[in-house]
Amino acid sequence: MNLSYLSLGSNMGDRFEMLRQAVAQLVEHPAVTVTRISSLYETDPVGYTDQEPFLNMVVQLETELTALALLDVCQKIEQNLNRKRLVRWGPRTIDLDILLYNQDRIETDRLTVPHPRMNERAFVLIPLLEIDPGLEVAGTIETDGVLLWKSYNSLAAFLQDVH
Ligand SMILES: Nc1ncnc2c1ncn2[C@@H]1O[C@H](COP(=O)(O)OP(=O)(O)OP(=O)(O)O)[C@@H](O)[C@H]1O
Ligand SMILES: Nc1nc2c(c(=O)[nH]1)N=C(CO)CN2
Repeated sequence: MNLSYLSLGSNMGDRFEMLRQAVAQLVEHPAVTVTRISSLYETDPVGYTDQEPFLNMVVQLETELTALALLDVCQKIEQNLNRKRLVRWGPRTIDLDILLYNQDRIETDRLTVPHPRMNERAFVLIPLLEIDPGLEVAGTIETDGVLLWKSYNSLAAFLQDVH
């Protein structure tokens, strides 16, 4: 079994609903078990800053899938939730990135793991360390604005919440 962490973000439409549906689709996937979810964080946009604030979260999962097959699952969920890629680092209904996959280092055209920009992103590191405080991450956390938004005591409570 493989242990992986995904970063999820949304800054278009009903951001909460996008995250909830993305996590629900991971939960429903037969080869994926979602084992932990972070709080939801409302964050200032990083990179391309002239856009709406994001809601970000991180999930931990176990899977039989290879990292590339997991990327396929993430991209399918993005398509299901009507993701349109217009501007690099620009607005999106939903973004799912693979942060870590076991301790593996992967460098292919489609996939780089650990995610090459994760250590610069407080919107990734803060929820990641919330769900796994013992995780060793190198580098500095930049001071992009992060505001605690809402936390859940269980995955079921998150999936059942009526927004
Ligand atoms: N660890 C990874 N997780 C998700 N996608 C990745 C990863 N490494 C490489 N990619 C590739 O990155 C491509 C572009 O992804 P995307 O458009 O989501 O980038 P972005 O979210 O705008 O920027 P960033 O990569 O900085 O988060 C994807 O098509 C995918 O093949
Ligand atoms: N706050 C925040 N900023 C971003 C995000 C994101 O998820 N949250 N995703 C980006 C593209 O990967 C670019 N900038």
